[in-house]
Amino acid sequence: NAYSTAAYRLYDEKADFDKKAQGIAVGLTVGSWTELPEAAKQQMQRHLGQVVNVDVHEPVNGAPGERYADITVAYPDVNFSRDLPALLVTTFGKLSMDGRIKLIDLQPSSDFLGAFPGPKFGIKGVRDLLGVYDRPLVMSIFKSVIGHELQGLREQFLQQALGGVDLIKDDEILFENPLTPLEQRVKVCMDAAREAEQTTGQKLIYFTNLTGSTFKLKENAKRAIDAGANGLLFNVIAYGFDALAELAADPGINVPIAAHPAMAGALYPSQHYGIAAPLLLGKLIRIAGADLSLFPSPYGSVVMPKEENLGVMEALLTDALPQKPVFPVPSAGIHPGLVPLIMSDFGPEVVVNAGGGVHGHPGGAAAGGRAFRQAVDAVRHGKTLESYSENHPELRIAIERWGVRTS
Ligand SMILES: CCCC(=O)/C(O)=C/OP(=O)(O)O
Ligand SMILES: [Mg+2]
Repeated sequence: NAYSTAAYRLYDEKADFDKKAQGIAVGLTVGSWTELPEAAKQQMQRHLGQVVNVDVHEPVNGAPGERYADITVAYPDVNFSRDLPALLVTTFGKLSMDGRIKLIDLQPSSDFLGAFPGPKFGIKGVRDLLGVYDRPLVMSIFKSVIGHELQGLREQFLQQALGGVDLIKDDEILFENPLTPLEQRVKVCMDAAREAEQTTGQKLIYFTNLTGSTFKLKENAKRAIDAGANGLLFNVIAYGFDALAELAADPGINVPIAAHPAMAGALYPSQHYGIAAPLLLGKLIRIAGADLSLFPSPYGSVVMPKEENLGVMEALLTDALPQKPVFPVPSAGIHPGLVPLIMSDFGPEVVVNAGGGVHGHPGGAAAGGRAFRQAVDAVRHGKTLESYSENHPELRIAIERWGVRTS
């Protein structure tokens, strides 16, 4: 019988953690065990959860700090269907509401993982679409995207594209609206991408925000693609991992998907509750099938601790999962002066992503994009931003505006 395991961290001042663990293993599977008649036990054995490990941490000599236990429980795959809602509810449904407990990791069985094709493109596939292999990718974000007429949006797109970015994404708050409806927005932006390519010589992917009611997502995705969309942005936490998995598995949706973490802050930050970021924004996103995963960087405006950032990156890149590796996109408050830090922390398989850091450049969005590309080139050539900026004015102006951060 195949098993999928869940790792939890439970906080309690006096609980018997072995008993708690056994209670979880039985309670989230067969319900009760010791009082069952032997015949029933024979039949139910294959459905019984198993405690794999209980590692108790007592505060030392009464020092401040909390008493907790790391508990791993194995759940028989026979108890649930091959979909992410089933795995999540089985391992952390009612339990998520039962005191101070955080879901740290899930290790689905290979049988369960085999049900998920994962990202259609992944890092290599996205690079193949762009023909860019030797550096991090640069993505810009529309800023002030609400309330704009199509032509205004087209101009904002063009200026971003002229700056030499590889990817442009809608802001996650852009939903269907009368000013820039999906198909028209896609058409004008892809037209602007072709116009910019005449100047930059670069291919470009536009991640338009896929929205609408859940049961219309596939139809809307195909409408966008028929209109020329070559990428989709998706608010996975609001819609759910299963919606992402369905989109990624649909052969008719043959463009990369960028998963946005909007609302993830309701789940990952607490020490005592929720779902750990490496699982929420790393492993689950990859299994479900996004090609890029956005998450708050350790040094921007909306911050997630570096340890969690690196955990997300590890989950997105590790060979331990059968699904293709996914681009990490540390985001929020990113400016060119952070590029050395990003490349040092994340390596070359990363997307440098910015909205304000592009549009806020004193020279405008095109200059902002150029400043980011120059910052990436500086690092690639082993130069400091300061020295490289001596003959790269857009970068010089950017570091005068935002500075350079080295740690
Ligand atoms: C973590 C998501 C980042 C995001 O959606 C966004 O719009 C960032 O904008 P800037 O902080 O770069 O202006
Ligand atoms: Mg945004």
